[in-house]
Amino acid sequence: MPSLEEELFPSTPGKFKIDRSHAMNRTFHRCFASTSTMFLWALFLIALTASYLSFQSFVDSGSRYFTSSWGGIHWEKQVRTSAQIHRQNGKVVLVTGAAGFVGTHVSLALKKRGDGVVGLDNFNSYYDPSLKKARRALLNTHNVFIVEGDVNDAKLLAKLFDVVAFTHVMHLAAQAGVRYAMENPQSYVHSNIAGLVTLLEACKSANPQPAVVWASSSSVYGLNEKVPFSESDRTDKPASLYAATKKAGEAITHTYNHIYGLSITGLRFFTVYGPWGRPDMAYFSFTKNILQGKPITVYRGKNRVDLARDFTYIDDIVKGCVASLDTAGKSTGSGGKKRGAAPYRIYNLGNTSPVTVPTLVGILERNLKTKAKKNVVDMPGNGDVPFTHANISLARRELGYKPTTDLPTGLKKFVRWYLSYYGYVPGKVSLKVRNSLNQDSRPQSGVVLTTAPEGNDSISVLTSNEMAKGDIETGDGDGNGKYPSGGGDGGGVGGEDGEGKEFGPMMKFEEVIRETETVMTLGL
Ligand SMILES: O=C(O)[C@H]1O[C@H](OP(=O)(O)OP(=O)(O)OC[C@H]2O[C@@H](n3ccc(=O)[nH]c3=O)[C@H](O)[C@@H]2O)[C@H](O)[C@@H](O)[C@H]1O
Repeated sequence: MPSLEEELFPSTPGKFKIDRSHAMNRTFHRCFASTSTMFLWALFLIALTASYLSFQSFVDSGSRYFTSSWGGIHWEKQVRTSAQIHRQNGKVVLVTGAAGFVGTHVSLALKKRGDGVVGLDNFNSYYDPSLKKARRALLNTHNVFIVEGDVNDAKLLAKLFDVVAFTHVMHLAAQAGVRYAMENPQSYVHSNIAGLVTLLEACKSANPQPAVVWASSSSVYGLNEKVPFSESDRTDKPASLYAATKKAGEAITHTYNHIYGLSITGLRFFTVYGPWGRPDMAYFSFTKNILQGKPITVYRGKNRVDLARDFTYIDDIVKGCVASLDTAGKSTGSGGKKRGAAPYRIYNLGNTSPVTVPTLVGILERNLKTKAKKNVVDMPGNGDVPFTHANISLARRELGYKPTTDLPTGLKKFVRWYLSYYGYVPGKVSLKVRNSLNQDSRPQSGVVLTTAPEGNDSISVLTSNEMAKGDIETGDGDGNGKYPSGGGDGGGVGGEDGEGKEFGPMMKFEEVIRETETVMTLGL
């Protein structure tokens, strides 16, 4: 086989012309052939790369679709709609922990005055998720959409800030509970430390940066003995891991304020209670146990001194949260860079009127018309502090914060809500079973017991389908809904998104009967 050089420049002169033209012809064909081959290869490679990339993005979106419930055109539309402002100079607020106790109330308050609100919640099972879902159903009826996701999901947060230019973030998602920290310490690190940092990273990178208002805790005062607790007091003696993570949160938010110019407001909540509250808290679990005739454990401090808390009613807390959003100065950074000093604030939101735990029990007993079976024990070393008492001068001065609900009034509202939500009704009680429900035909998907309008001495048991049809209305702020409200936004529970997918609380028929009998005995 002649080499390429030989072919181009053959050593035999006699053949040169003929061979050369032939060779050039062949070369031309070869060149052309190799160029088209290369071209075809290039085309093939481009096509391969393109299909690989589109396959990747399909896989990405597919895996996201299957592993979490966010993303997609419909989802983005829901987020945008929920974020729409309906008043002049309204805010657009991302509320984390929106299916939580405080989060639900704050979201409703903001939405009702015309702000855009998007919720975020991971619906974890720290306490009965059906209560969280019921809160979500309530928010849905007010056109607040809750994104299901975790504050640790940086991609989700980036997406949310991409879809909506939030002016404010109300960060209420957290692992709550003082004593549970001994059982599950990592959950506190996950939510209160890692989750907070992930959220702040998203806020700092957002353009524009939102102002951040977040929930710290009265527990940061730890074992301090000076009362009332003031914001300038030391907070270096936490008594629980919960307290330590909240204290860490105050330090972490400070660095984001300092380095990136994020506007930060930390709110030290003092034992918040009220309708739609947290079942893990004492006032809630005491109510449940008292109604069920079960004993309650009442902790007692050193030297038999009663423990005391500055119990603060939810509506007062909501006013403090909203005032904090309204007075928060702007964040100054952009593109992740600080452009000037931004506000860093911390406020106590308490009631300034501590009440002992036995007094709390007494108020519940009166409202429930039942004596509690008290089991008084010395406070175990479980993270509890003996008392809390807020100095609220700073919040009063700078936020116009002025709590107006004392514990007896607030607990009365809570008890009304509790009875309504869990199916008790004031007055003479009879059980009215509607539609296909009767004692022989058990509902397949559970039933929901609601209170009847005041003056009507019956209880209705509704199926999920009936709820989906909108048979239950939520109470309004004045308790004027179809079913009596426990104040605030308490009331019946609406269906979710009109599709009737999730409702709460679901009670087994037997439970309904048993609990109803309890109420009848009480004569409530
Ligand atoms: O302000 C806060 O920063 C915190 O408030 C709340 O913590 P606490 O003030 O501890 O409320 P809570 O559990 O209702 O106990 C109340 C009292 O009942 C006593 N208590 C409790 C349970 C029990 O079985 N017996 C009992 O005597 C108990 O010893 C205590 O004296 C939030 O849960 C917490 O998430 C955080 O937000």
